[in-house]
Amino acid sequence: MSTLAANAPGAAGGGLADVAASEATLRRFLHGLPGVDQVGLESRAATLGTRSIKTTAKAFAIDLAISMIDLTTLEGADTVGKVRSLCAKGLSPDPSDRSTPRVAAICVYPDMVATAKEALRGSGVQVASVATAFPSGRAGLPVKLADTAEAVAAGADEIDMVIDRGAFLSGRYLEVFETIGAVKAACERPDGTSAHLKVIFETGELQTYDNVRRASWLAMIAGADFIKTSTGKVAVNATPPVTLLMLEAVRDFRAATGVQIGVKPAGGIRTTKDAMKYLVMVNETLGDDWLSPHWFRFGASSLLNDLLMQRQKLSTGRYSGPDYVTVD
Ligand SMILES: O=C[C@H](O)COP(=O)(O)O
Repeated sequence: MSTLAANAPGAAGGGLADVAASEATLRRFLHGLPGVDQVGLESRAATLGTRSIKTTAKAFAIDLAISMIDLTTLEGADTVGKVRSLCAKGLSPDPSDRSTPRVAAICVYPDMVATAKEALRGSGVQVASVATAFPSGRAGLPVKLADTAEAVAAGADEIDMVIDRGAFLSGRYLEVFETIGAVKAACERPDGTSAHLKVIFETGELQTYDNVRRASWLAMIAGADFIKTSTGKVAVNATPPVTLLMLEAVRDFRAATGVQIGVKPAGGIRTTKDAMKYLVMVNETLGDDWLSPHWFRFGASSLLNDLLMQRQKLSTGRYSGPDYVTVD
């Protein structure tokens, strides 16, 4: 067991409830996590990024990456028509090749959930909705809960909530913990099922790797089903080192508690080459257990197009013309 796992809640007599018993116990636990070795982390991420993938494995990896995409539109100018056409693309990414997998989910604002749900009905493609005053997370709890409830009532399968970085960076960990717990409760449906909860850290605003590690453990203890890097709305979004750190956190959390949590890097992932680097990191850090859309997602608006172009290049030996993929 790693040092992290040994320190973790659930290990050696610790308990989840004990860790969050008070601001002081939560702070003691989060600040007791081992400091991140920045040089080591960045060097591991860089090394994994240089691994090459052979052609047959690449074809498999491209299809896997497509199936892991949360195809996203989160613009103020989103319209019903745009969301419907994004759903059509997610359902049939390459109409000329029916062997192309579907994406995992379509990710939209709460007011677009009903439109996406209708367009995807019966397909198995999930509807994910950002919530809790995305992307800033700056609103009172009642507003965040109402935002979540609206999305769940409209049929969202997954909720992507943002943490309040101001509260986190000020050390108000218990407030962040309790907000995640309350949003998790708001994900419950009247029939007893629950929308899956992804917790977005906005790692580009968390300032240090130690904070990313703390946020990861905080969210996992609070009940996140997934931990997600970024909103895609700030200057620095998903990066390989931050994602590797989060992959290591879910690995250690499972070792300590037996609970498996998913990971979603999001924002700025646009090329097949980038996606392959992330899949190598998942494979080398976590292995097969996480190599599925159930446990790993890419939050991305334009990655799909590049994957489709590379997929066609692999099967035909040439790139398609400019009309082959739609430009979002
Ligand atoms: O969660 C997904 C992001 O908002 C999409 O970011 P992107 O447009 O950089 O791919």
